[in-house]
Amino acid sequence: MIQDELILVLDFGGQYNQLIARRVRELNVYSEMVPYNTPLEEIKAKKPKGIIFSGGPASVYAANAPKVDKEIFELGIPILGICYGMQLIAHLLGGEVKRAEKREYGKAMVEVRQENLLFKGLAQTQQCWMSHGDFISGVPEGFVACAYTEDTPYAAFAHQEKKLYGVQFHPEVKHTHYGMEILKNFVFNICQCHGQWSMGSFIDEQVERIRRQVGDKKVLCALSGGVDSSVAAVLVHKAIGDRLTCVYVDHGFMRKGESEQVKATFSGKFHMNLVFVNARDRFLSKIAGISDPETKRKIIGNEFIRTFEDEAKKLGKMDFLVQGTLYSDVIESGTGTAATIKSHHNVGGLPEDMEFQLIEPLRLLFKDEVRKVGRELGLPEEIVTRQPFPGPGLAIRIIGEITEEKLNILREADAIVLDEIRKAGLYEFIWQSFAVLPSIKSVGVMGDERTYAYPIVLRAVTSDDAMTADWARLPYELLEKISNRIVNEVPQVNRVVYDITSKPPATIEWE
Ligand SMILES: Nc1ncnc2c1ncn2[C@@H]1O[C@H](COP(=O)(O)OP(=O)(O)OP(=O)(O)O)[C@@H](O)[C@H]1O
Ligand SMILES: O=c1[nH]c(=O)c2[nH+]cn([C@@H]3O[C@H](COP(=O)(O)O)[C@@H](O)[C@H]3O)c2[nH]1
Ligand SMILES: NC(=O)CC[C@H](N)C(=O)O
Ligand SMILES: [Mg+2]
Repeated sequence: MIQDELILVLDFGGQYNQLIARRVRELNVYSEMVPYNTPLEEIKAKKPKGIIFSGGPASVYAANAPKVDKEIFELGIPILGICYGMQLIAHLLGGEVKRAEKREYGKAMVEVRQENLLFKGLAQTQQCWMSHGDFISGVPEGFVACAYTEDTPYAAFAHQEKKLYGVQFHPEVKHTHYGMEILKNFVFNICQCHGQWSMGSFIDEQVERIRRQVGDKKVLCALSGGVDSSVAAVLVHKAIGDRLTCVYVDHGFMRKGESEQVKATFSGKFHMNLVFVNARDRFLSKIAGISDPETKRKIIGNEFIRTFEDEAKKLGKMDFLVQGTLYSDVIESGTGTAATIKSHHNVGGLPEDMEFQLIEPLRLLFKDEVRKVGRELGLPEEIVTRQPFPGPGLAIRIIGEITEEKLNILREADAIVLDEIRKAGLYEFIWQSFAVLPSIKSVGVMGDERTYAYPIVLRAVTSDDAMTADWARLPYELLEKISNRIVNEVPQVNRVVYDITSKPPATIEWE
């Protein structure tokens, strides 16, 4: 077993919980998140060196609050509770948690009153990020208070002999100045990890796991030419070689010249079995007349799988399907504890009667981690730095009903956006830049004549992992150039607007 050191995160349900696991991985210790109600036997079998209870929206004193088996505290494994996780430790071991009169959201200054292993070597006063409405008003027996804020008497506590720790603030977010150091102290000083894990060992471990899972069977890979599926394909190819066949589906919602470009890149550089499917008619006929975003996503997710099944039949029996699914796709599609923001076609959009077993080696990672894996695997920079493009493609960038006419308009406008962003040398610095076509028209005047035509929305955002994003501060000259070119070169467009909303509250895509 290569991942011999594991920090297990128990998920009590917040949008950003997975950040905890990735911060631990940044410390070169493998970490993964599992649901809070994972049976104790399963937890023990994973032999974690430490366990972290995440934050969550519930209140521990509520009737159906998520809980854990109290026996977990007797395993001798160090535990760190964060926010809800800390409150849960207090509640289960006989402390007291109450609704606070003054809730704490955002920045707070924490005073460390007792230096212990968790705060070892850190400043006495530290900026932390808080997000809670409940507070611990009494600690369980044997626990000592280690830190406080103006409004919270127990901003951190510890039971050193039992190796149980809790922090009311969030060490996983960047705004907590010593967050990484606190996690470092927990992982290395308290859990005694050594930190030998790396993306390289992740690759070895996944290769081994895929070999075991697949045996001598054959595998299909959904390859879009994007970063995630390219990395997944190379990883699986490393594991099982020619028993892998990659299938690229042109559903008619691809960008201008995209299919030709993917063909050129992949047929040349990759020595893998590759099949290109022209499925434009079947997708277009299924999507005709549909305007609800979630319905579109589900239809597309469904049709992708039906297309892969048809290809699999031609190639002989295929039991497995590889997808480049990432953690952000999973969490946005909704989990037991987190809300559905949108159903990603490859997760929430899958049909219930799908027979493939999924292989998703990147399912626990974020995009920037996947890029690291890609570089480690030797993928060309041109693929590793590609801006993401959603599987449903232009279908979720045409707001409302999709027609061939609208697809053509959007394709042309989008090509101009990308062309200008590239020429400005900004492509690699921007997370995504693209055009959106809303199904509305407005009045304009061109060549002394009245026009009544579509607007194009320009969207460009910066981000590390798609969980949060900010609108890119593009130079005015560039905005002007893009606007001029779109209005002059794309018939049926007479206006260009720039979307200046961050995520949250908006999302990156419009549907
Ligand atoms: N046109 C396509 N043909 C085949 N498979 C696809 C296609 N589009 C998406 N997929 C599958 O769906 C998965 C999710 O799509 P997604 O866009 O998130 O990832 P990607 O295209 O691999 O990478 P990127 O995020 O860089 O675009 C892909 O990893 C791939 O397995
Ligand atoms: O493969 C995909 N299938 C989908 O159904 C899907 N929806 C959104 N995205 C991409 O995910 C990231 C986050 O998008 P949002 O901020 O719009 O939710 C952004 O990078 C989006 O482009 C998708 N990718
Ligand atoms: N972020 C959290 O974990 C919040 C915990 C709990 N729901 C509170 O409001 O105090
Ligand atoms: Mg993609």
